[in-house]
Amino acid sequence: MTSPILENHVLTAEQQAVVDQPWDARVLVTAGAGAGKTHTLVRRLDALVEREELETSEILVLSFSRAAVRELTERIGRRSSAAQRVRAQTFDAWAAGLLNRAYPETDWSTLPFDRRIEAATEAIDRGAVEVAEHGVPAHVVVDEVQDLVGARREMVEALLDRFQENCGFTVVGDSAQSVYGFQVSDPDLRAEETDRFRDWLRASFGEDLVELFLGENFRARTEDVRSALRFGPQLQRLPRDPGAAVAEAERIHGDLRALLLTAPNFGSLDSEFVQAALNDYPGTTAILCRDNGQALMVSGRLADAGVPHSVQRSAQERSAPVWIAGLLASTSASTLQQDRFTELLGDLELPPGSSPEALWRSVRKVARGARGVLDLAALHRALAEQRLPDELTAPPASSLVVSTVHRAKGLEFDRVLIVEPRVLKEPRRVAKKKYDYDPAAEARLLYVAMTRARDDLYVLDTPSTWQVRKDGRLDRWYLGGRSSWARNGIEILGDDVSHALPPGAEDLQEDPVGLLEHLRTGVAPGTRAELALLHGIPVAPDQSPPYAVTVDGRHVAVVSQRFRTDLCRMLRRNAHSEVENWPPLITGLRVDCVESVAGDAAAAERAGLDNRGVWSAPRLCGLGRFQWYDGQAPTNADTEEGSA
Ligand SMILES: Nc1ncnc2c1ncn2[C@@H]1O[C@H](COP(=O)(O)OP(=O)(O)OP(=O)(O)O)[C@@H](O)[C@H]1O
Repeated sequence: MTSPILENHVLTAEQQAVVDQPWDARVLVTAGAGAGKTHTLVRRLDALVEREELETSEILVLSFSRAAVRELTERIGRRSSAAQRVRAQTFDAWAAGLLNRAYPETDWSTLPFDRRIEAATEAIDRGAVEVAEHGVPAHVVVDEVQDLVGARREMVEALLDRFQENCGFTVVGDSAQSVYGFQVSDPDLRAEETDRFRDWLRASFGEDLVELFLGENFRARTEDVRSALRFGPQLQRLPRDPGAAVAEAERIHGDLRALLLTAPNFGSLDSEFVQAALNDYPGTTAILCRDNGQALMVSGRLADAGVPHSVQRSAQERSAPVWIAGLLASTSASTLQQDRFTELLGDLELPPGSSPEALWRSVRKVARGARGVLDLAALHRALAEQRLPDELTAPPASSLVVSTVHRAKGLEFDRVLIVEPRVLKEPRRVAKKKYDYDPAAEARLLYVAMTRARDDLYVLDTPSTWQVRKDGRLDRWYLGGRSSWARNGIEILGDDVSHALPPGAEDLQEDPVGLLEHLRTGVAPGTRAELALLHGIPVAPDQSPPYAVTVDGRHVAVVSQRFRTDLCRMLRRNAHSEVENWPPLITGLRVDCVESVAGDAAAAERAGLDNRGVWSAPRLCGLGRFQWYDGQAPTNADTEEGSA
């Protein structure tokens, strides 16, 4: 993806007006898709760090997207040392950092994300920012405020409220793009959240709030992709009355859908011609799906056809780059000077486009030793506690991305293929005052999807997904069958590979040192992976027996306890029944990336690794298929589908 952030455009007068606001102004910027909101924010930051008044204070940037944070940090890092006072983090990372600094004796990593955000809000109210942070921020910047709802909204409100005397802010958003359904599950609460943060700003800051608008669109380079833009103002002005809003949203959704269906059809992913068209395109392409079930099917088809691609991760999924484990394992020193750090990196493979200088700045954020050194024990802790800076854990850019529309928010691509959207039927009342879907959210979702393209928009045939269903209890997709109890496969999640046990643990036969070397140098993203049952004896009544992760026929890791528990729950017909047969093999998986892991140092030593308890492990993705041996009678596989 080309970065909207690293470019240096001539700003429009509207954009310049945002950049030029005083540092202590309270600024709300509203604009449609592709109007350059994020770009203008970055330019505002450039201007803010130059202000003499802010010489010693910090500018805090909060965002949903780790990719945005990484690019911001990269851009800012190239500038003067003054730019180092800008702290760009996702909401979740900032909340976790505040809690860890303010209350280091508590293990915050075990709390669910939302609970951590709530705890951070309470901590702000109790004065934790003043005590634990590097002083009160002089300016707070927030991107995509239309999605700031629920616990995250309350946290930002608490922050702006507490420091309203001495802190300016710049917040940008577009209510036509608010697609935050995943953050608030109750549809009624969701409707109440729309525009709530904006209303709070207006009520709290009154005439002090500077409201600015950006009118142009810079993303869409062709008439075809511009045509969806006119629906932005209509979505921004949905009636407040719920009944009227439903009717208007249904009309907009119908019109957007009709417009999309006038776009050329890209064809079916099964066609060799279509596969070649995806492989050979020189620019960036996104395939946008309605949900993760669809994304899993599309990604599986592409993998079968050998089309390289990546699946867009959720903002919360973090993966430590493999060079961190390499660095920690390459020295027994407890601290490093920058020269030595750079020298050690010379032997390691670094992410494309990164420089040792930028990596040094990033790791020092979490492992700053005295007198300018890097504290390796602190780096180890940050790796173990998943506290590495966002810019280090963002996945690398890929030229073909499969994503849900939710996860494509804020991104842009030369070409966008949208899986044909469904027809909205009359919203169905499923419980008192509750509907099975929200027409306004559906319309906004389609608008977001259709405004991601720079040059071309296509419709993609809907892949057959009747077998792919979601297990709500486990929050996992699975491969079903004709009968409701059939289970023929399971979605693999980012943390399904054990981080507790190193390669060579369990009864894996291979030399762990050789395995690690193979993982670091010989396993590329997209490589096929399988799970092989190690033995048939469950370790605990609520867990499956262990599975080895095999890549290129070698056992490179074992699955996590969470995977074994979920597999057991998925294969049990009911809470009291036992699983008689475990699938001997689970195929159809791929390596998303190889990542750094900090696990149990004693387990590493037992496995023959002398590396401070850090190693590399594959991160897997895909929808696994259960493979049964001939003659084996699975208790809950739909044999027709399951034996495929
Ligand atoms: N003044 C400008 N001149 C030319 N191109 C610009 C200008 N401002 C922004 N752009 C480009 O327009 C595109 C969209 O910018 P950006 O991603 O910041 O928009 P956005 O408003 O945040 O979009 P969205 O809300 O749809 O995610 C980017 O490619 C960016 O580089």
